[in-house]
Amino acid sequence: MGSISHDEDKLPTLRWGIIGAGLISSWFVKDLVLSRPEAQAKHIIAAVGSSSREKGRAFVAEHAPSIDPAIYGSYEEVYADPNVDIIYVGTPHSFHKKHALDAIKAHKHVLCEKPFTINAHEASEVLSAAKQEGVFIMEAMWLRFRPLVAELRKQIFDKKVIGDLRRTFCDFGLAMDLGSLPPDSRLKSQALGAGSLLDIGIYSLTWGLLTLDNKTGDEAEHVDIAGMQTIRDGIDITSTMVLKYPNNGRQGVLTSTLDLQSGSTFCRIEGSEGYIEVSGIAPSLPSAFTVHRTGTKGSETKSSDDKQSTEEVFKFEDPGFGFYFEADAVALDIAAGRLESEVMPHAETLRVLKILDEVRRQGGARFPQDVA
Ligand SMILES: NC(=O)C1=CN([C@@H]2O[C@H](COP(=O)(O)OP(=O)(O)OC[C@H]3O[C@@H](n4cnc5c(N)ncnc54)[C@H](OP(=O)(O)O)[C@@H]3O)[C@@H](O)[C@H]2O)C=CC1
Ligand SMILES: O=C1OC[C@@H](O)[C@H](O)[C@H]1O
Repeated sequence: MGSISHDEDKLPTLRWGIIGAGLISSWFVKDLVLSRPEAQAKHIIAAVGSSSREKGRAFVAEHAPSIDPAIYGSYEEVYADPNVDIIYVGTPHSFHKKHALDAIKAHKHVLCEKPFTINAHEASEVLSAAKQEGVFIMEAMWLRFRPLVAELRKQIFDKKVIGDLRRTFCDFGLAMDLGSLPPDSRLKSQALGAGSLLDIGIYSLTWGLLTLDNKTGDEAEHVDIAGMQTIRDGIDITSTMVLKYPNNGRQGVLTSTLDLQSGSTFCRIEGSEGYIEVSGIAPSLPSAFTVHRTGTKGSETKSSDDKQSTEEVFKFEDPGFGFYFEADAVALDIAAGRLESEVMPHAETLRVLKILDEVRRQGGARFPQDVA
């Protein structure tokens, strides 16, 4: 773990070691090499580790031809590279625990793709190891770092634009032709953690958690959970979670499926004085939300002359995908000596996995990693 510079005129610099030259790593490196006037940090892709050097070379040539990282034919060489400060784990879910633990053992910081691990038991093990080693670790739930999410939460919790919150609906559906994929595809193989819930249902859950409670992690309110799953060939094709906050009666109906494509307006947040619709390419890539205010209907607090319905659109045109928001936040945390993120703290990662565990316990999807 190298030292990271941060002074008045200089942005903090973070040197990344990428492991796994697959789809998500390609998106991540493309975003990190983008030139951005608003950048909060300088990101250097110092190393790429892949199952073969050839694959690593082809990955860099295709996705980041302007850079010249060390390219390794193993992950171990990335962990051992003294020019790497932080490991980005971009491998399938079932490897997150091992790869994060290996990186921690080498005293590297870690940004690990979602879901952090297969279940909460694995997550506790990884988080304890990071704490013991004194390294930063975070689940790469990039959605939480988007300015759109910060603005949306400001509107609903600070400005209370839709009054008292009542319900959130969110659906993430991908029409996957699973039959056409090889059995060892991460989207199909139970051993690799496949299924809609951990891959995309985690975003629907995140939208629910972010919009029904303004607190996170240990400070968040207790929530009751109901889960239903449709299992095919050992993996959940469709999952539905219902969250209920016993203190205020708020509910979230949060769904995922690999059978159908969800629409571009994938989330609806309802309150006593209106509703908000969130849209974009997918729940992982929101680009706008619209606040529909229905005036005083259902509210006991507004005066009777304030009954006009209004509509306000908030648009966010971020370059690239938007992974740099989480990457900048990580760089700032590490430069400040923090070992966890306030936006995605360890306790929130654990809470999310405990909810997903409970949905699977009720719904039936199991993984070899689950303890009885
Ligand atoms: N934040 C986001 O928007 C997204 C996050 N993800 C997350 O990223 C992770 C990886 O997903 P994705 O990039 O789509 O997966 P891919 O299958 O495209 O890539 C995963 C890479 O992991 C490495 N790997 C190591 N062991 C195995 C193995 N046994 N089988 C397959 N791959 C292996 C391979 O890299 P190599 O051969 O180079 O070592 C492979 O290319 C998942 O956990 C997923 O949830 C995925 C997509 C979007
Ligand atoms: O995180 C993700 O978001 C986009 C999906 O296409 C992908 O399967 C998933 O891992």
